[in-house]
Amino acid sequence: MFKVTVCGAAGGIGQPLSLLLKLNEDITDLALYDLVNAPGVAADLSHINTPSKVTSYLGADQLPGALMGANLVIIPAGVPRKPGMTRDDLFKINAGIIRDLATAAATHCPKAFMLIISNPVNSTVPIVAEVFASKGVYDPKRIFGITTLDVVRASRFVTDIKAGSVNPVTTRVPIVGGHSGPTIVPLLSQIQPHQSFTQEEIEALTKRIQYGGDEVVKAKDGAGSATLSMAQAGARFAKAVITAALHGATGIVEPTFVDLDADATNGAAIRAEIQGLQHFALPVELGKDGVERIHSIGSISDYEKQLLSGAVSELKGSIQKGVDFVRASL
Ligand SMILES: NC(=O)C1=CN([C@@H]2O[C@H](COP(=O)(O)OP(=O)(O)OC[C@H]3O[C@@H](n4cnc5c(N)ncnc54)[C@H](O)[C@@H]3O)[C@@H](O)[C@H]2O)C=CC1
Ligand SMILES: O=C([O-])CC(=O)C(=O)O
Repeated sequence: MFKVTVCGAAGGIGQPLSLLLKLNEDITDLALYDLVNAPGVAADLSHINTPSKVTSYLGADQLPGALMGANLVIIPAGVPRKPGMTRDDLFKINAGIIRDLATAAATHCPKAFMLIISNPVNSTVPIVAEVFASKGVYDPKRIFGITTLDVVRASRFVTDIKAGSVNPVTTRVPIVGGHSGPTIVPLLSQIQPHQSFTQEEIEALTKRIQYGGDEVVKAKDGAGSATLSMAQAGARFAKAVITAALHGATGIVEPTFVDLDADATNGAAIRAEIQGLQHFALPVELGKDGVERIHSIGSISDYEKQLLSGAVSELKGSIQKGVDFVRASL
């Protein structure tokens, strides 16, 4: 049995994400929760001939039923950006939505893996952590900010400039930091398989990866931000967590924004390198209880060191903003 609950399942990300989760045969129960349209999305998906049973939950009164018994909760609920906005501009609406969903999850499924998509991820993940801590059920190994879209984009954008010589499916660029412009730090010096770039290529690629979200916001021209690529990235990350948890598979590594206390062995040394930040995105090895091991930053170029220092100063404020928001409302 493996129950997955999608909060915000009728939205731009929620619908294609729920479709991709319906195709994951490890999932036995797929619970779709939203304030609108959840029954229609669930009825539609329930006709697909894969093992999971699809159920729908509409409105706050039905949230406990959606969460009860969930092994994994994935959250794309909240508002997306319009042109001219930063992800942080979404805080004033999305912070309260995430706090309330986290409060319900801490009550009804405190041991579930919590996968957070809603922006600003650099603040919403600390919000979930703080809510779980305030309820006495916090396990840092089980709460993740999804930064997979940055990794997905990086693999694709490298292919765009190295046409013919790079496979976008197998190319991997570790991305560390957070999920907003300057906090997104691609480590092109650690790309696998190895590739050489000119400094000009490195700077252009870095900028494109950092502002990939803006490309989509601009092209959608007021109709929202990335939804389809995000759904694919979210389903990929959920599959990694589920596969590691259910099948004890080892060696599954994905970058994700986590609390460094999740790794009792490496966490403290990593924190010392990033001015003591509590949360940071790094490649994480997944296991049956969630975070198994957080990889250290490793050796990086001078240019990457410079990017990292900018990311750390911005992240400090975003993380604290999330923590303060929860503490102020307790
Ligand atoms: N982590 C990442 O890489 C990415 C994050 N995002 C973020 O994902 C979020 C969702 O984006 P979209 O799906 O495009 O937005 P959307 O507006 O299309 O869908 C959001 C859904 O959330 C629902 N919702 C709102 N309040 C809710 C609540 N209290 N409980 C349950 N459901 C609620 C809405 O009814 C709607 O169906 C945004 O914050 C966006 O910035 C988007 C792309 C990438
Ligand atoms: O750009 C946005 O607002 C949505 C997002 O996080 C992304 O596409 O990376």
